Amino acid sequence: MWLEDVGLRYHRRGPWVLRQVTVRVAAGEAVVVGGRNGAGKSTLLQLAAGVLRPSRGRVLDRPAVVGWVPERFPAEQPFTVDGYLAAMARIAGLSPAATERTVRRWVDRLGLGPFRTVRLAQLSKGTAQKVGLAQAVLRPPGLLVLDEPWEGLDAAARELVPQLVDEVLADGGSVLVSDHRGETVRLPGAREWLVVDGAVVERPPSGEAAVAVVELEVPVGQLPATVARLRAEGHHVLRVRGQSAPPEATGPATGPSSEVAR
Ligand SMILES: Nc1ncnc2c1ncn2[C@@H]1O[C@H](COP(=O)(O)OP(=O)(O)OP(=O)(O)O)[C@@H](O)[C@H]1O
Repeated sequence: MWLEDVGLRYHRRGPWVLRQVTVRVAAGEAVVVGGRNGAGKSTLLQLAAGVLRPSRGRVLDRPAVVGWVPERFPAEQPFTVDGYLAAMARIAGLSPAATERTVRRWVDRLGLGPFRTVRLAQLSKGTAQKVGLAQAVLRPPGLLVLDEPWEGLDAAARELVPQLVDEVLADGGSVLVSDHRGETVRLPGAREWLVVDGAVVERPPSGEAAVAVVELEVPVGQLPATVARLRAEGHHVLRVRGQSAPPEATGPATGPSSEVAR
């Protein structure tokens, strides 16, 4: 899935929260999104999940099934836990039999058994968060977006979050997780994005400071699109041969290479 030149402001004349963000997350990849309070992490996640529409730019190739877990589960709804999850399963397109089976499985897995007939508004924050997690995975998501998923969860449920992430990745899905408490360590192998001043920068993986230079041959007509894609994937395009000026080259030129990946 791609965000291409995405900008967002909440109001017509309001400040740009995100500007010209181009990022890509591939199938089977997890990304942890960091940044200070108010930097725009939730905004980025909501754009990826399709909860917000970009003010500018496009979101491309979003998987058909998106699981979205907001930072705070909206518990002010007149449903019991069972009733809510069953309704969400039906909305997600599950048959009545699959709905019953799936809801039971997630209720058991998340330890929600004692709360099945309790109304959402009467749940503690942590238990409501578990309901929020369950509704996002009733159908295996191609993209799972978790906004601060560890907030308010008990120890057992905190351990479950990385398991859910691994299961989505193993099924070929992608996962985006925001984290301002440094729980990233629970998701080894995840990429890290940092939201700073309306932009998204990728933190290089630790221990991978060494870079390699790769030369590519590209039909001239495909050059702008190829350069854009390489950059979106986090590569540094150092130099383009065979045309007068590199399209917005971002790094220092090194030797005779054309397209260069980090
Ligand atoms: N619905 C909204 N209307 C107007 N401004 C908003 C809205 N939601 C967020 N903002 C503003 O957008 C900016 C980014 O907010 P966002 O919630 O995306 O940041 P965040 O990095 O997730 O913060 P936190 O770590 O505190 O959750 C902030 O200045 C915030 O006040």
